[in-house]
Amino acid sequence: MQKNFRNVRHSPRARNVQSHNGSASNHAPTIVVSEQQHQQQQLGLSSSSSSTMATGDTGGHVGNVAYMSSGMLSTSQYVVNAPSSGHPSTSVMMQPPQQSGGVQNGGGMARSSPTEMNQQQCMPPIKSEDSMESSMRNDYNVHHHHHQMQMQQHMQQQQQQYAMHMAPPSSSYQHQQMQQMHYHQQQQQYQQHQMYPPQMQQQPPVQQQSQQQQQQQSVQQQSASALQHINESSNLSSAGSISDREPEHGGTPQRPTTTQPVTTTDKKSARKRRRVGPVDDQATLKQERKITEFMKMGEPSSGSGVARCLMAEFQQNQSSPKRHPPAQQNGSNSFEPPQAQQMNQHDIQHSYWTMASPSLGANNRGTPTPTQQQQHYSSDSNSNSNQSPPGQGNQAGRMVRTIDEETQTDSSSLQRFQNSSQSVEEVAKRDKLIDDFRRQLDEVNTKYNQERRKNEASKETIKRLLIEKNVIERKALRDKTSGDTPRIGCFKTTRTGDSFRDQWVDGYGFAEIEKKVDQITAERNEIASASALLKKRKPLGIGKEPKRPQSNTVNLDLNGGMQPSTSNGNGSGDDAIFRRPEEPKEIQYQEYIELDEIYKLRREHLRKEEADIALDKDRLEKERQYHMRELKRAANEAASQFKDHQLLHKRYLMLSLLGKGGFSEVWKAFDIEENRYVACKIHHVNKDWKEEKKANYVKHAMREKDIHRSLDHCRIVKQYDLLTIDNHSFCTVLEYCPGNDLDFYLKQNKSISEKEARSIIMQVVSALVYLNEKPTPIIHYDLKPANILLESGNTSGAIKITDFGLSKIMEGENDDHDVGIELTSQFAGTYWYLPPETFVVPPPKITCKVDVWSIGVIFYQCIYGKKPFGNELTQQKILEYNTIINAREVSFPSKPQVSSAAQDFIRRCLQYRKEDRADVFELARHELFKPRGSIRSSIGAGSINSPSIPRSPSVNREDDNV
Ligand SMILES: Nc1ncnc2c1ncn2[C@@H]1O[C@H](COP(=O)(O)OP(=O)(O)OP(=O)(O)O)[C@@H](O)[C@H]1O
Repeated sequence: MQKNFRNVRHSPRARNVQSHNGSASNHAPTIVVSEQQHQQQQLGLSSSSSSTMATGDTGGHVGNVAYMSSGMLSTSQYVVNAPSSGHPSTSVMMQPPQQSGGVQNGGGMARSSPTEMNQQQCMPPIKSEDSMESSMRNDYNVHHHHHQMQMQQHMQQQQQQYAMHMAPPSSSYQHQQMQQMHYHQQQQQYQQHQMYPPQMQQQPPVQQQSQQQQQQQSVQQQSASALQHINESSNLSSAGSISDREPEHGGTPQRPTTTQPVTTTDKKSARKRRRVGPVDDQATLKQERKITEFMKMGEPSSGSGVARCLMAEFQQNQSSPKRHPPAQQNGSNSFEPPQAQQMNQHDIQHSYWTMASPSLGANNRGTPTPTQQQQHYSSDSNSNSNQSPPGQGNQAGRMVRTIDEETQTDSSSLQRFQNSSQSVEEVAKRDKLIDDFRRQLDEVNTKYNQERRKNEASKETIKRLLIEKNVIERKALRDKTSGDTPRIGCFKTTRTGDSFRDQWVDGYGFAEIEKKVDQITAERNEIASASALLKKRKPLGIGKEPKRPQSNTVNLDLNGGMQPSTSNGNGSGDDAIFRRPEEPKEIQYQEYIELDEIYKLRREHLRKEEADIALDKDRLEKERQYHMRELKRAANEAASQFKDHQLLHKRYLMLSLLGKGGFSEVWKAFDIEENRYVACKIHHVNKDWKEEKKANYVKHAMREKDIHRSLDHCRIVKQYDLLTIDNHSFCTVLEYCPGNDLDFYLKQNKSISEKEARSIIMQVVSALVYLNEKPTPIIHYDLKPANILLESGNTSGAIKITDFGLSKIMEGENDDHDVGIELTSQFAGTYWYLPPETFVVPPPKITCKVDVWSIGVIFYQCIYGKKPFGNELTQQKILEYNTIINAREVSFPSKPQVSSAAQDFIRRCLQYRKEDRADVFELARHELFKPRGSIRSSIGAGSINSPSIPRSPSVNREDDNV
C-alpha cells in the first residue's frame, strides 16, 4: 500500500501532510489518497471510492477524509474532517485530480445521507490511535458498505442503460465519454488540419488512432475497473488523509480557497501524471480549474456536473485564444482559434449559468448571479460540509430530478457542442480560404514588385539612352552651327548709344553669291554692248542695204568688242587734233550671224547662272533663318535652368529647348510614364515684376490652363498635365508637334500655294468650329502663324493650333453669342491679326468673329507672302497710325494668281464691321472648301461667290480679274 500513498493532491491546508503507512507526525496530519484511487478518479470511476470517507491514522490526530462529492464524485473535493478532539478538526476540501468521467449519478450515491453525515458530525472524540482507528474503521466500514452497495446498484443500472442504448440520464458517464472523445477528435482534426504547422499536421495516423484507442480503452477500463475499484476502495480507510487543523466549527468544513498553490510534490505528481497521457493530464489540470469554478458556483454536486464542466471546459477551450499542438497542451486548455473564442464566449457564459441553475435549490431556479451562487454554496458549506446542501431532503428523488434536468442540459449542451463543431469547421474552412487568398495576394504582390522593378529598370534605360542621344544631337547641332557660322553669319553685339544690340552679320556664303551676281551682271552688260555694236555693223545684204559706216559708228573688234569711232573719215578741221578712228571694218554676212548667235547663247547662259545664284541665295537665306534660330535657341538653352536633363516630377525628361516666347520657354521632353514626347511649356513669373503684373500673368496662365485642359480636338494641341515647378514657375505639358510653326514656315517660303494655304485654313476653321460649338464658345484671340503648328517638319500637312493664353470664354452675357463679351485685356495680342473693333477705345463687345478676321489675314499672308494691313510696320507703328482701325478694304495683288473663291473667302473674313463678317460656320460651308473640281469650274465661270454669301461691296475689286 505504500506505493499508494505517493500521489496526493490536497488542499493547501493539507499540502504538508505526508502519510507513511498510516503514521504521520502529530502535527502534520496526512491526507493520503491512494494512487490507485487517484488513477481511478482520473479514469472517471473513482466516484465510488472518492465517496468514501477515509479515516486517516494520524497518530493521535484523526481527520475524517471524505469526498464532498457535490452530486458527482469526480468533481467533488476531498474533505478532511477532523473530529472535534483536542486538536481542532480540519475540513480540507481537496480537489480530485481527475475530472473526466466521473460517474455522474454516482455523485448522488457518494453523497452521504443525512444520517451518515450526522453520524460523522456527532462522532465522539477519539482518545487513542487504536480506538480512534477502530472507531473510524467501524464507522468507515458501515459508511463504506452502504456506499458500496449503492455504487454497485448504480453501476449495474448504468451498464444496463448503456447496453439498451438508452438516453443518458444514467448513462451520462458514457455519454460524456463519447462527448469527450468527440471533443478530442475535433481538437485533433482541427489542430492537424487547420491550426498546426505542417510538421504537426503530419502527425502519423497511428498516433491519432492510438490516442483514440487510448480514450476508448480508458472508457472500457473505467467501466471494468469500477467494480474492482469499489472493492479496493475500502483500503482507503487506512489511507485517509488527516487534516492538520481541527475544524473550527465542529464538523463544518472550511470553505476551500479558490486558488490553491501547488507544492513541489504536486508538481512532481502532475508531471508523472502527464506521462500517462495528454488527455488525462489535460483533464486533470482542467478539472482543477473548472472544479474550483464549479465549487464557487455553489453547485451541489450532481451527476451531470462533470458534463457541464466538460462542456464549459470545451467551450472555454474553444474560446481559448491559443492553440497548441498536442505535445504542448500540457497544462493548457487552449485549442480553438480566436474567432471561436469570440463566437463562443457568450455560449460559455450562457451555458455556464444555465447549467448551474437546474441544480440549485427549488427557490433558486432563476439564473443565478455569481453572488447568489456564492451565497448558496456558502450557506451549504457553513451548515455542514459533509452534508448535502440544505433542501436536499429526498436524496434519491433529488437525484432523479437532477439527472433528468442534467440530461436535458446535456442534450442542449450536445446540440451546442455540435453547433460549435460545425462552427469550428466553418471557421476552419474560412481560415483555409483566407490562407489561399493571402497566398495568392503574396504571389500577385511578388509579381507586381518584379514588374515594377523591371519597369523602373526600363525607365532608367530609356532615360539614359535618351540623354545619350540628346547629348549626341546637341553636339552635332553645335558642330553644325559653328561650322555654318562663317558661311552663313552670326550675331555680333554692337553698341548703339547706351544699349547693346545683337546685330546680324552675314557670312562669306552671301558674299560669294553677291560676287557671282556681280559677275553675271557685268557679263550681261558686256554682251548687251557687243550685241548693240554688232547690229550697227550688220551687213547690207542682210535684211536691208548696209549703210556706209558713219562717224561715231561702233567698230567691231576681232573679239566682237566695240570701239567708239572718233573720226569722220575726212581728217579735216578738228580731225587734225583728234585723229579719227579707223572705220570699222565691214563684216561679212557670215561673221555677223555667228557673233549674234554667240551673244544670244551667252545671255541665255547668264540667265541660268542668275537663276542658280538666286536659288543659292534663297537656300542660303533659309539656312540663315535656321542658323539664326538655332543660335538663339542654343543660347537660350544654355542659359536655361533646365539644360541638364532635369526630370520634372520624376516623369518628364527635359531634352531640348524648342523655343522661347515672351514669358515662356517650350522644351521638348520625354514622358517616361507614357513613353511619348511632349512639349513642356514653362511659364516664368519675373521676380522683378510688380505684384499686379505677376497676378495678371498668373491669371492668364491659369485661364490658358483651364481652357486648354477642357479641349479635345484633333486640330488642337492637347494639354496633358500641369506642374508647379517652384514659386515663380509652372509648366503645362502639351502634345508635341515635331514640325515648325507656320510663321517659321512662311519666313522660309515667303508664300505658299493657294492649295497648300487652303489646306491649312480648312483645318484651322475645323478647330474654330469645334470651339464655337461648345456650350460656352471659346475665342482664341491670338490666332497667328506662330500659333499654328505643323505636324511634319518642313512641309505643311496636318496642323494643330495652340497657345490659348489670351483665349476667352463666351459665358454669361445672357448667352447671346452675337452680342459678344467685354474685351478685358485690350491691346494684348498680335496687332496684324486682330480686327478693327479690338482697337476701338473703349472697345465694343467682341465675339468669335475676332478669330474669323485672323483667319482672313493668315490666308492672305500664306498666299501673297505678306500681311494685308501694316505688313511693313511694327506693332507700335500700327497703333500709332491706326492702321487696323482704318483697314476698311482689302486689296489683292495681281500676283500670284489666286482663285476667286479664295479671294472671296478672304473678303468674307476681312469685313470691317463684325456684323458683316462671316462666322466660322459660314466659313466652314464656303465654296473654297468644296472639292477642287467645283472650284476650278467656279473660277472658269467667273462665279466667285457662293449663292448664299453676298459679295461685299466694300472690297477692292482691282485684282478681281484673277
Ligand atoms: N506643342 C508644341 N510642340 C512643338 N513645338 C512647340 C509646341 N508649342 C510651342 N512650340 C514651339 O515653341 C516655340 C515657343 O512657343 P511659344 O508658344 O512660347 O511661342 P510664341 O507663341 O512665339 O510665344 P508667346 O507665347 O509669347 O506668344 C515656338 O517656336 C513653337 O513652335
